[in-house]
Amino acid sequence: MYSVIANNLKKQYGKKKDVVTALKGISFEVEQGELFGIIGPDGAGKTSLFRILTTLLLPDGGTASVDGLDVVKDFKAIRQRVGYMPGRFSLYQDLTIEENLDFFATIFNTTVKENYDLIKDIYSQIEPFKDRRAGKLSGGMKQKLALSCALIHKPSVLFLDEPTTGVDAVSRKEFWEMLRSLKKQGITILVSTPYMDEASLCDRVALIQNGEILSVNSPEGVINSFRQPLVAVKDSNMLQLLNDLQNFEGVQNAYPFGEYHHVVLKDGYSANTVSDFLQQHNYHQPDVKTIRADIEDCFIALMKVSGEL
Ligand SMILES: Nc1ncnc2c1ncn2[C@@H]1O[C@H](COP(=O)(O)OP(=O)(O)OP(=O)(O)O)[C@@H](O)[C@H]1O
Repeated sequence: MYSVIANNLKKQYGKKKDVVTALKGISFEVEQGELFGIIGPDGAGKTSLFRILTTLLLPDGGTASVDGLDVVKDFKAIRQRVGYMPGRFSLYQDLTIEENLDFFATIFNTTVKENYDLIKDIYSQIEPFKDRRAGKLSGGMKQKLALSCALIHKPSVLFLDEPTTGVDAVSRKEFWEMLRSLKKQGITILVSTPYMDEASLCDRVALIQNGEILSVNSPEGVINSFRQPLVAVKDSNMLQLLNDLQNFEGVQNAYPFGEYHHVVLKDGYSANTVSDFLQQHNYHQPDVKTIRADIEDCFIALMKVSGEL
């Protein structure tokens, strides 16, 4: 059975001339127990989608269900079953860690003691500071508290809206480890992120752009669908190199990627043809190598096809 089904969901804000279309007909399904990523840049529609699925916002069109319940008709029942960690910090800054957790337990008619097992691994890391006010916590600690609060009523589906935005690299890594261990407990998790590299940590991902889904696939499936030749190129003047590469007829797309430029080639072109082109343009020993696409290359290619890059 699917935990979450979105069927042609639409959402607009504003009226007439000022209308913004946030969701243009989004459809996907999430399996029970799946860790499902919604990957997309700012403004893609991730928050609108999560707010509809958690019954905080009404769709203008389409239907959606969570745990078999309709997001419009059965909103009360859904609220008991979902955990939601919004993008912006949602806790009470003047309450302590312990008070925040107690508060969220109370509004769901439960106690921290009753569901302690579920949050133990996460909460125990901040419990030594339980008398500290939420407003005085580091980003990583706030994130752990927010996740504990979203879990305290034992939800069957957890929605996490950009939980790792603005969080340091170590805390990001720890957070994903926490999600993998929650998944083992059978919770379905939908997590949105603007970081393309986090896609590889999900079971499946949906790439969302401008209110539309460009692809739903496993991380391996996304990578395997990349078919064009791809090379990495480096030289001393990277800016000039990028300009020159973009003028080469064999190049479909070229973009900076770490200390290299990644260059997607048209069929029939290769690292050798790129080297020849560069040597004709006075590059003496350009570093050009054939590489395998990673998930970021795949997403950049999908966005280019949809006309966004
Ligand atoms: N209340 C609102 N009124 C008007 N426009 C809105 C409103 N909420 C969102 N939008 C617009 O709808 C589009 C989708 O926004 P949404 O917040 O759903 O995207 P997002 O992917 O979560 O991005 P972000 O991370 O920037 O919040 C954006 O163009 C945004 O400006």
